[in-house]
Amino acid sequence: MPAAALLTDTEIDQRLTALPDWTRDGNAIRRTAKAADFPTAIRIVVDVAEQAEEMDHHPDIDIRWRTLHFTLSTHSAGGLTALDFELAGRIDQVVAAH
Ligand SMILES: C[C@H](O)[C@H](O)[C@H]1CNC2=NC(N)=NC(=O)C2=N1
Repeated sequence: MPAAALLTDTEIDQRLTALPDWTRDGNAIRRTAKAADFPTAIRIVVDVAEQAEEMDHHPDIDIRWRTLHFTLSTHSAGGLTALDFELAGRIDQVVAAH
């Protein structure tokens, strides 16, 4: 995969309008998802892991019982790139499927 370019603030704002569950926090975007129960939360994490491996782009995930906190940033670029928004969309699809 080619090196991802940092997005400008304007590009980030535009992309966030298409992802209403995500908010910006400095060099990252975040969303929280509440699953029906703990096993479902873990299944979401497993499915997100599959997407992350396919993209070779990985989220930070905080698991609190049935609540998941996802934080996305492109560490190698030092900020937000198109990869983070692609992964955010995939995470939304996984969450919606559970
Ligand atoms: C070698 C491999 O491509 C890199 O370590 C990848 C893996 N996953 C990654 N995930 C994220 N979020 N940021 C990165 O910079 C990153 N780098």
